Amino acid sequence: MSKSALTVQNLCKRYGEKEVLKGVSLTLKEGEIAALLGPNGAGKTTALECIEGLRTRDSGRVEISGRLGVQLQSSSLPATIRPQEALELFRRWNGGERDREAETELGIDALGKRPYRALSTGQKRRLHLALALIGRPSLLFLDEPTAGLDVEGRAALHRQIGRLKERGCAILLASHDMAEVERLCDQIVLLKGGRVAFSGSPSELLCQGETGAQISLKTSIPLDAAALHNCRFTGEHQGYALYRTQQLGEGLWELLSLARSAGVRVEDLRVEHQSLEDRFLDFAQQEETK
Ligand SMILES: Nc1ncnc2c1ncn2[C@@H]1O[C@H](COP(=O)(O)OP(=O)(O)OP(=O)(O)O)[C@@H](O)[C@H]1O
Repeated sequence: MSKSALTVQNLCKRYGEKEVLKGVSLTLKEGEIAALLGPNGAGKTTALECIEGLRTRDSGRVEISGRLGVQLQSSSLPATIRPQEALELFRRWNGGERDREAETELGIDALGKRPYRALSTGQKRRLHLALALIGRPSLLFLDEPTAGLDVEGRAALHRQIGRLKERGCAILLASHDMAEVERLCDQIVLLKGGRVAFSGSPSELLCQGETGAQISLKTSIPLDAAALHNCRFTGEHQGYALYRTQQLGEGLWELLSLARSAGVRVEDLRVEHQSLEDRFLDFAQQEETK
């Protein structure tokens, strides 16, 4: 069985009167990638930085096994330092080896001798990730790692994350990019109102609660929506009637039976399931209406 890389129990943090974290718990095993999600201001950065030890927590327990690497949401280096100098400096401070393969993959060599102030936002983020990988950490924290990266930078980072996972590195990342989360992560921890509102795999989040599907149907003449029990007519779009159903099989059967019995020709039919982003928005909206 894989070993635990991170255990967080009952993490609490307040800023003055504002209680931001009200008992957040999570665990991460080696080789596992988890996403910390939540709307703006949910406390993701606060949680990450309390776990990293960069902010003091009010209470709670944090256990980290092995070496920790961190890429902060925003960080800076001296304006005139060059990428290779920064990497050497951090290597000497940290006492570990540089990850040359990752540096090549992240395009650090191509940055040449440009000073830090002349790097673009995306180039700075790549450099900060290379710095976080010095000493081959067994646990890595990434706060919105692909923010500001171009398509190639994003793909390179995803390849890196896959490579790190393969060698057993556990990764906790905060992200707003649902496609990235769905593609990379084994686990989602969703923060809402200072607590963990959901913890599980992306597919478990998709199946939780009212999932449902949308059926788009194009017919020769409109169907009588009043006759439906398993589908709800929600409107029209580009010549298609739109229906929502919680029971896809029953809903489809009902629509097609109705069309046949009314002598209506079905010209096209499409089914769309809820996306991870839809599920995330459901959680975020529940928070707003509280
Ligand atoms: N140093 C601070 N002092 C007071 N309040 C703070 C401080 N840092 C954060 N907050 C507040 O705590 C809450 C959580 O902030 P945090 O940055 O952790 O959220 P987040 O989920 O990372 O947000 P985002 O998605 O926008 O990055 C916010 O309401 C924020 O205004």
